[in-house]
Amino acid sequence: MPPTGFLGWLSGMLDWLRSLFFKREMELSLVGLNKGGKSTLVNVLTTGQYTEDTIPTAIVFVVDSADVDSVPAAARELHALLEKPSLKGIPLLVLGNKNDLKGALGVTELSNAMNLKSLADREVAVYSISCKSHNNIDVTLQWLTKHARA
Ligand SMILES: Nc1nc2c(ncn2[C@@H]2O[C@H](COP(=O)(O)OP(=O)(O)OP(=O)(O)O)[C@@H](O)[C@H]2O)c(=O)[nH]1
Repeated sequence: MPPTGFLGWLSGMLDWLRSLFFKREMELSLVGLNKGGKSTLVNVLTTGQYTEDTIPTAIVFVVDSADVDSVPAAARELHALLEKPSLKGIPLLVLGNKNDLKGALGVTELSNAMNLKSLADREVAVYSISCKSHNNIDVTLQWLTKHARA
């Protein structure tokens, strides 16, 4: 049942403000230390729902596959990230972006360079994509849709 009285008025006001917000376009960097409430804020701003814990459904790790020298650092960051207990078992999609550029690593090369075979107990997928030429954006969207909450 929708709230009535003052709460109803407040809820209507927030819906109206939210609709104004979504009429605009912006690039927003939301920063803050761990556990400050960034994910919760995004939920409240976008859906109006407060959720106690935001459990991630999928991790997407983007790598510049044409910048071969940066791949070992990317691999280290990824493996360190996956150590976090809160990310245990969460499916992982590694995207080797910029495959429109000469010398970009393919899926097998990227998987090897990032030691993805060593990742156990989670679903791992790797796609070679290009945001620029829209290559494999369709399969990326399919993967995201498959792993989104209903
Ligand atoms: N050739 C090519 N360039 C791309 C592609 N995707 C992104 N770029 C370029 O790579 C640069 C970095 O892209 P961003 O989207 O800003 O990367 P980011 O990860 O958000 O970077 P930070 O804000 O520094 O964390 C930009 O100049 C993009 O235009 C691609 O598929 N191919």
